[in-house]
Amino acid sequence: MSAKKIAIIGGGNLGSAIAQGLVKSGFSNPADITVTKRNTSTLADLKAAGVQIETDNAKAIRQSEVIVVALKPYNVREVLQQFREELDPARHILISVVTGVSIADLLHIVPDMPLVRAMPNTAIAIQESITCICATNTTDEQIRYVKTMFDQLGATVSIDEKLMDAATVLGACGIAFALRFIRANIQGGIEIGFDVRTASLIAAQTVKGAAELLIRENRHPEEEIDKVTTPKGCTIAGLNEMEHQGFSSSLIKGISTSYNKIVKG
Ligand SMILES: NC(=O)C1=CN([C@@H]2O[C@H](COP(=O)(O)OP(=O)(O)OC[C@H]3O[C@@H](n4cnc5c(N)ncnc54)[C@H](OP(=O)(O)O)[C@@H]3O)[C@@H](O)[C@H]2O)C=CC1
Ligand SMILES: O=C(O)[C@@H]1CCC=N1
Repeated sequence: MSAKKIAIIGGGNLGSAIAQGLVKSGFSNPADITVTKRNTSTLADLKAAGVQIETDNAKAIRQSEVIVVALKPYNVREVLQQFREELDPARHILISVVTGVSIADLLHIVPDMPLVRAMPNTAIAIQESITCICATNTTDEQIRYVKTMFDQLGATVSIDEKLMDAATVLGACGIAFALRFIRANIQGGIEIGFDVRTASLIAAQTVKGAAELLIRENRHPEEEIDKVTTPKGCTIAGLNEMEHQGFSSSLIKGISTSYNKIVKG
């Protein structure tokens, strides 16, 4: 269990998910986590779990060593300005999970801070995130700490900062893309005879199995697809029809559009 106290500034969708993961994994004692937001009524479950809930960012920072900033990209600069005097480079590590705000932008507001940019996804709530990280001004011990923390909450990969926007699309937006794929499978499953609960279970477990084949066995997707596509069979018939309708192309175009939205605004 971590001895460090953690403040999560911005307890929205991602900030709350991080707090849930930290509690569930046992990485932190719930009382050592403080989550802030202005309207705290949405944080009742975390409060019931023993997490400290605050509206006062400065107070949360004063009582913590690790500061996770999970604010919206458009208000992070303004809010950071409000509490920057509380941040002490000798005491605090700042971890930003904010999309599209660079290390240089952040250091402009809080110079000299040990700073990590991290890009997790909402599966962090159940310790199944992939979290991409890059850092500056950090000691080896600080980086080890941050990596250990995110490893407890799924898997971690260290990347160059120039890939952080791409990581946002593939890993963080990717949860929504994968869920929409599963939802379409459920809709198809209902059309061919299943009730929604059974279709959901079959669709979700099938996607989990496909992902585990890649993760555990380190295989290429097409190698596994070849094992399913019986010649003249139903899989290749369905798969080819999906491709005629632009299946892979639509996903690649969607990924590219998401990326351009971050980079070009
Ligand atoms: N959602 C996701 O899957 C992912 C999100 N991200 C990034 O993480 C960041 C947060 O995203 P997300 O959680 O979805 O957004 P949310 O809007 O859900 O969370 C942001 C939270 O910040 C709070 N907030 C606003 N102003 C303040 C303030 N002055 N002090 C404290 N808290 C404040 C808001 O609550 P209130 O209004 O009550 O103060 C809100 O709940 C974004 O930069 C996003 O791009 C990155 C990866 C994945
Ligand atoms: O949609 C967004 O902008 C944020 C970033 C990644 C996931 N959600």
